[in-house]
Amino acid sequence: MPRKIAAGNWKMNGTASDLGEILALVTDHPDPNVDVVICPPATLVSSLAQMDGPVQTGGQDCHAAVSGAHTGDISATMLAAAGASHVIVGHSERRTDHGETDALIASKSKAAYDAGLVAIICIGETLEEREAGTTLDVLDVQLDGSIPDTAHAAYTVIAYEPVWAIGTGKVPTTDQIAEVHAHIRAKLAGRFADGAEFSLLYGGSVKGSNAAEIFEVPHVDGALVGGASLKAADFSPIVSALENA
Ligand SMILES: O=C[C@H](O)COP(=O)(O)O
Repeated sequence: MPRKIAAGNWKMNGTASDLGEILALVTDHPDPNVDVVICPPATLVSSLAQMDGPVQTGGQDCHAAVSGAHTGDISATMLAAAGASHVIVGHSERRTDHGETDALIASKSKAAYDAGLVAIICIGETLEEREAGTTLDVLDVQLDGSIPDTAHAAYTVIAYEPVWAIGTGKVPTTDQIAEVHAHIRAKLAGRFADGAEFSLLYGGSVKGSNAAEIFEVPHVDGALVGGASLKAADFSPIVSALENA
């Protein structure tokens, strides 16, 4: 069975004073069957990782190299040394803001594996691609290009995030999510011996009010949550919905 994962991506939000939010989550969610992962800004990775409790720590990006002359970047090795267990790679905001390609994302994923981190590999179509009817084709290209051949389920999570649903309040229908997740599952099962075990997350305007119905969709093993992960009062109902799914 794929692991259930509730991952929060704080993006470029939060300072040390916001880590108290995590303590509230720890108190509320001792369920060992759900992995709760918070990906704060790099400035908070070490502090979060040192906090006691079941919340795991993730980075939001890593460089493909272990070290070197790459001003402003951090490596997967550094994240692991700081106490992280996961790292997001290929988020659509990285693909857009930094021109990241599928090949680069595959390299970053390999770097994550080498450092002992779980890579949360993000894919998703734009609104134009959705409206043009090319969603599954676009996702196929991203899946083929972003996931290394060396991937296996214990160290790879796939997050499907329609770009048009991120931070917009717009959410695909459960039928649309079901179509995509079944497609991803079949594709992974066709490529990897343990393809049925990869955790598949949905991301894009997940809230406490819609989480339960999203988690009922087959092959949805959790969520990658942005805005609603910043406050325990917003994130906690999402984690609860996953615990009850
Ligand atoms: O990484 C998280 C996603 O981009 C979703 O963000 P959102 O929940 O604010 O729509």
